[in-house]
Amino acid sequence: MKVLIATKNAGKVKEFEFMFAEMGVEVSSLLDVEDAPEVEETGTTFAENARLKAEEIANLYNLPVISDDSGLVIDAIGGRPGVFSARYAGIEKDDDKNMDKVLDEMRSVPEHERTARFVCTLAVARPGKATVIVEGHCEGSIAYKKTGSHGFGYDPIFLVQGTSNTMAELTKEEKNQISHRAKALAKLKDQMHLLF
Ligand SMILES: O=c1[nH]c(=O)c2ncn([C@@H]3O[C@H](COP(=O)(O)OP(=O)(O)OP(=O)(O)O)[C@@H](O)[C@H]3O)c2[nH]1
Ligand SMILES: [Mg+2]
Repeated sequence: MKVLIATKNAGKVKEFEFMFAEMGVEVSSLLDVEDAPEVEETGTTFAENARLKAEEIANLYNLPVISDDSGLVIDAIGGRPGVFSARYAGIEKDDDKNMDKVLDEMRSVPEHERTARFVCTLAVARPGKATVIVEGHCEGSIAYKKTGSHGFGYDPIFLVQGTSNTMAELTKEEKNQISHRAKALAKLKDQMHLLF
């Protein structure tokens, strides 16, 4: 069994490969598809963007697909970067620049006001059928500096709630137990039949 993930983010692909492997499912992504389109993320919510990405790709290739729209929501700065997480410091989607921008904006925010969460919305789209949407969250707070080298995106500045580690200090096994992506995928486990 194989499923197409409508994403061009290599960090997401690795995590889906790992998590789907436990279910005996293989993963391919838009990184494997020549001339795959860049779906415009014009929505104002994770769910809207997940739906846009999944439905465009499902209709284009006439296949069931899963998309992932995700990001970091920081309370002290009004929920930013939110749906702009990938392109927060510019369209080049540079993880280091994105983290530097957040650290700079959060420089004078005291520890107890640094709460944040990762959000992951997954959409399952099938040609001619209703799209299914699920969401998972992972709570934490924003560190004062980058630590750790695993994962991707904002992981080095995201302190996992109840621990003194950033997400980037966790092994892939550990991250994929507790992450927003793992929690969202768990909600789809009973609905895998939609994909095959
Ligand atoms: O530290 C992180 N750990 C994570 O587990 C994580 N998940 C999402 N993010 C951030 O949120 C953006 C998603 O934006 P996004 O959903 O539009 O994806 P994207 O544009 O990178 O790829 P695509 O799936 O749209 O092709 C990503 O680029 C990251 O910056 C994460 N950061
Ligand atoms: Mg995107």
